Amino acid sequence: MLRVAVPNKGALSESASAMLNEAGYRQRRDTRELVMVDPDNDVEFFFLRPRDIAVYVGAGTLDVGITGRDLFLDAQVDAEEVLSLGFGASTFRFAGPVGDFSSIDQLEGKRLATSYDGLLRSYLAERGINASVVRLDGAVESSVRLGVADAIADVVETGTTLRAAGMEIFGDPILKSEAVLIGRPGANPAGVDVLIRRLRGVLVARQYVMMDYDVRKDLVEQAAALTPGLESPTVSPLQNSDWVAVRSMIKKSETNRIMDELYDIGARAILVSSIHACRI
Ligand SMILES: Nc1ncnc2c1ncn2[C@@H]1O[C@H](COP(=O)(O)OP(=O)(O)OP(=O)(O)O)[C@@H](O)[C@H]1O
Ligand SMILES: O=P(O)(O)OC[C@H]1O[C@H](OP(=O)(O)OP(=O)(O)O)[C@H](O)[C@@H]1O
Ligand SMILES: [Mg+2]
Repeated sequence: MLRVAVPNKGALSESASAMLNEAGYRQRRDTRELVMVDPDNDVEFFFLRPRDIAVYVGAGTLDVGITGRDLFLDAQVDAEEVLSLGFGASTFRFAGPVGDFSSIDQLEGKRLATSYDGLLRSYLAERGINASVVRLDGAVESSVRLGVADAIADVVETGTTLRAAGMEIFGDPILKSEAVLIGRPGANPAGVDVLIRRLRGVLVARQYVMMDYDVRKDLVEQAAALTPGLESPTVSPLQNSDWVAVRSMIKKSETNRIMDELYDIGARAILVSSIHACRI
């Protein structure tokens, strides 16, 4: 039975369960359930703290798990990213009191508070910056005001928490994070290929739409160049032999631009529909 770790609380928990559910797996009904078997799919789900998930997968006691890229890299375990899952996006950044810092060179000799000390120490070491790292469990934004640090390195999503604490970001992002599926390098446990294919299907269904339109036969090459699809668009004959119908998958985010450009070259009856599920 495939053993899968899923965040039990926090920023990634709901979206991770929703994605697995959309991929056809049973998910827990009660947030207090810690283990759940999905007998139809031969998968066992373990609901764990996202920070601990990398530890279990790294130790090989669980086959794969969903966690944040930042938490995974911070844990420094023997595992690898298998698939990016397209939710839980955040950046990991330096921040300091407004006006105090403008570049990371100014961090030399300073005290830096963070909950991600593994990640921060490797970043500083790679750049030869000597700063002392103060490891805190959370609410890191308060550490400077309370006198235990000069600056922080923390997760920033909207920036609201930083602003409220009178701080601002500086320097380039240390890391761009999102939820990822992690596994053991070289391992291929039974059922993992199906899990990955299903999750990819959910990603595609979320990111793509199906576009249909009619276009004059002599314009089909021009139109198809705008909608190349994943392999190649489907072109079908119409009753009126001067026209054809075209069907192709396109990125949801590009829908309106493509519709406008198709219309401009003469395509008509342009229809967009969502993809409920797919295997690519
Ligand atoms: N607004 C956000 N706040 C915190 N984490 C976020 C946010 N958006 C995305 N994430 C991601 O969620 C993960 C952190 O999850 P979570 O907040 O559950 O962990 P935690 O901070 O260790 O736990 P807790 O806050 O419950 O003590 C990281 O991968 C982080 O990048
Ligand atoms: O940029 P924002 O949208 O404000 O989000 C970022 C904040 O959210 C997280 O805190 P969380 O709620 O997980 O609390 P914690 O610091 O105790 O982990 C993170 O550590 C930041 O403090
Ligand atoms: Mg948190």
